[in-house]
Amino acid sequence: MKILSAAQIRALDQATIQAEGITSVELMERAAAAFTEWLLEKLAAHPQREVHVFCGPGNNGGDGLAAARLLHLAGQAVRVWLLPAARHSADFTANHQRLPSEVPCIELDAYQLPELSSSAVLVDALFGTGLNRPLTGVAAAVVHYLNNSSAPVVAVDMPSGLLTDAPQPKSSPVVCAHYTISFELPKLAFLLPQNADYVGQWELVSIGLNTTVIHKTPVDNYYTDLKLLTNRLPARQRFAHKGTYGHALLLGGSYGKIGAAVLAAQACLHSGVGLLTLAVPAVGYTVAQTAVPEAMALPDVGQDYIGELPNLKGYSVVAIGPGLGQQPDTLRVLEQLLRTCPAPLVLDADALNLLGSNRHLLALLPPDTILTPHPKEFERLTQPAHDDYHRLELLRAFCARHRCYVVLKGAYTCIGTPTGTLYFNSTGNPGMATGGSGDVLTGVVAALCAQGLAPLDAALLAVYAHGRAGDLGAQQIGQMGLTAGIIAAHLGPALEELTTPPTF
Ligand SMILES: NC(=O)C1=CN([C@@H]2O[C@H](COP(=O)(O)OP(=O)(O)OC[C@H]3O[C@@H](n4cnc5c(N)ncnc54)[C@H](O)[C@@H]3O)[C@@H](O)[C@H]2O)[C@@H](O)CC1
Ligand SMILES: Nc1ncnc2c1ncn2[C@@H]1O[C@H](COP(=O)(O)OP(=O)(O)O)[C@@H](O)[C@H]1O
Ligand SMILES: [K+]
Repeated sequence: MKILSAAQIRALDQATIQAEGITSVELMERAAAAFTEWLLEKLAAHPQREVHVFCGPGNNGGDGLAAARLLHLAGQAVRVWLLPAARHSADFTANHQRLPSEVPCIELDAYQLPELSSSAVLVDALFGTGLNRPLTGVAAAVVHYLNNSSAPVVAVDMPSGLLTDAPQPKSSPVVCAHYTISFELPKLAFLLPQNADYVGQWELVSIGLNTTVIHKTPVDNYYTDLKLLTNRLPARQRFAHKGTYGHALLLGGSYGKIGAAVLAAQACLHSGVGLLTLAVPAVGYTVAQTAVPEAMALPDVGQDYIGELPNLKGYSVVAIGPGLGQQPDTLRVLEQLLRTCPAPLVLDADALNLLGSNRHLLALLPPDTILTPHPKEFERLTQPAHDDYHRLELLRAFCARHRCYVVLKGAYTCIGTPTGTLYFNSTGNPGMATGGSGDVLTGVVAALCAQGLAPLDAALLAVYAHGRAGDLGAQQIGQMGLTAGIIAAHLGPALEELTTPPTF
């Protein structure tokens, strides 16, 4: 799915109106109907709750007014509160006039805001994508009032006060919604941790915006859904043999952290690799042979950490990092690897930390290398970010400069590419915030590279499948019970869902 800017959304609304020969009020009616349907479904179990719709002066307020009418027609008790304003949008006015007289509609007074019971449901239709400056005055007072209420808040399209695709000044008032019901496409603001308290749980409802225009709109940001991943992962071939699916070399582990290498190895094997060699320090040799008998184990000369680069001939991908440690000898191995690696390269964990503390080595990164940092590791490679938007700028700049792919991990993991396009992942859950789940991801990326996938496809598919495996695991044992090993065990079904079926 494409992620459009506020200006692009406006243009898309207009283009839809033109292409379909409808009026903007008719498009607003679609938006209000989709929102109302969602809300009525939620209210089905609590029909006696009164809905209070807080409307601003623009089209977001117009959506609120139209939704209030539709809720009333559906038999729902509803009240409208209007933000005082000098001017209103034409579609606001049209829907204001259409509001049945039985629906109470009262202008808000900043000094006398209504007292609401906690059984009420509050709809925030103050401002949407048209917001262009921080809220002040009565609007700010209403935001504080909504945020201090004990009743649930449902935002129409955007929580009011939140910008669609840029940071707002710190301490500017923003509604903290429990739910945000947004139209058609996800907004960049929804995907960033700093906005979590404002957006709450977000859902998309379709209002039939023009697909041809969406298709033609050039964007920098995508939200990775199943559709975007179609036809990227070929099915296994009937006459395949283990040589068909590549040979991965995985370097990792140090005293006390052999488990990280083992988890990456298990994930790699669960992701379709043909052959896997696991290079570990001598202390990990027996562990590796026992825990992952499917992999060939290569003991290093170093007892507790890796100190020598193995012969790299014959491998289809090299991945290094999980549990690696940061010993000087290991740093030399990494430098030699960067200088000589003939195969695609995947860097994670301590391999990234070593790069971060030896930045001159970044110049040696082979083009198309895949790096998988979490935000702290990324910061060590670049600089601290002022906020999540700045971090995305740093990500774009880093990928362009080093011609590499960076998988910036978290909820909505963001994959940066050398061309500047960012891909935000849609799978995964907070149960995955547990030690070792990143190591599992490294194994999946390595396996897909070994099978010959281009770096972008390998990163996109691996991140999606890893999150999906986490979701499947959590379905079985809950988010609290999730472990990295369980994520690895669910990779098979997750990848199966992504596999292109043979053409008929
Ligand atoms: N035809 C359309 O364009 C559609 C628009 N829709 C709704 O319309 C919304 C966008 O509507 P608008 O563009 O009218 O904008 P908003 O309703 O978000 O804001 C209204 C106006 O308030 C003013 N404003 C901006 N920031 C302000 C601030 N801090 N304090 C006071 N006033 C401020 C601006 O002039 C803005 O145009 C969407 O979020 C969505 O809810 C939907 O009905 C779908 C169709
Ligand atoms: N709240 C979350 N929602 C979705 N995915 C998450 C969440 N928290 C963590 N993850 C995923 O789990 C993995 C954690 O990786 P990382 O921080 O490197 O852990 P570790 O170093 O313990 O292996 C990443 O792939 C990340 O995207
Ligand atoms: K809103």
